[in-house]
Amino acid sequence: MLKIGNYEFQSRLLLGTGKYADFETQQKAVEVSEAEILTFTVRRMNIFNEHQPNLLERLDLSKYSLLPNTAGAKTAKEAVRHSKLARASGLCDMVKVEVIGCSKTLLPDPVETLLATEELVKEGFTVLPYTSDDVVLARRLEEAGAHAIMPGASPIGSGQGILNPVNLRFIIEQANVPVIVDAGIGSPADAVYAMELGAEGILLNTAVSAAKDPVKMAEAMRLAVNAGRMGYEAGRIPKKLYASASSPMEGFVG
Ligand SMILES: CC(=O)[C@@H](O)[C@H](O)COP(=O)(O)O
Repeated sequence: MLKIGNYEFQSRLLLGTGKYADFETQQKAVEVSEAEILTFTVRRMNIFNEHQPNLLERLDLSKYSLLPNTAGAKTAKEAVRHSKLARASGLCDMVKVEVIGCSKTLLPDPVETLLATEELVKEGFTVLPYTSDDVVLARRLEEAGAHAIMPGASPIGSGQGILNPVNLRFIIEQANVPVIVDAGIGSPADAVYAMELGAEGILLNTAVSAAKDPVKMAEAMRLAVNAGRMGYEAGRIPKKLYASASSPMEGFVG
């Protein structure tokens, strides 16, 4: 079970809702993923106008927890404003803080992310900041009251997978809140890897929405996240330099 603040979820796969070719594919992919948390960009939605078509309108929203993200914000102030808009619409009090500091790499601005997290925690939000895989910053975000830490595996939408497994391990080992790997996951193998490192969940979008068959990929990601978690809980064998026989011969009389 994944616990984020006061919320509990069975699924450890969080899904983005952007970049699907059409509503039908999005709907089917979300369904087979069994994700319970869906993220969407506040700035892209006209959340106060029910007549405005939006990407979430075909989904039965009573089945999901919505995680608005503050994508498009360049400062803490903007991120706080986006979050308040989302909460005022009555959707959810969880928010993914995303304050981008570089338009080419889409890497987060660490200072503004921390400031936004501090402010939103004070305002009573359940706060999930998207961060780089910086170990010290992850600790500072937790100290600021973040309810989960979401380090990127690699740049958003790049599909490069996990670039720095050592940093992710350090972050996971020191964290007392769930670590959810967010962004850059390209394939089910990446998701398994992150979960085997001990991540409590994965947030991904492009790997599913831009796959040749998004629905099949959504299912593959569900299985990968579950397999990775099971593997982590089961405990992998230590790596050894030399062979050790699978059928030991000690005590064998022959
Ligand atoms: C939807 C969302 O929140 C993205 O900004 C997120 O970071 C996913 O990134 P990928 O598209 O690389 O999975």
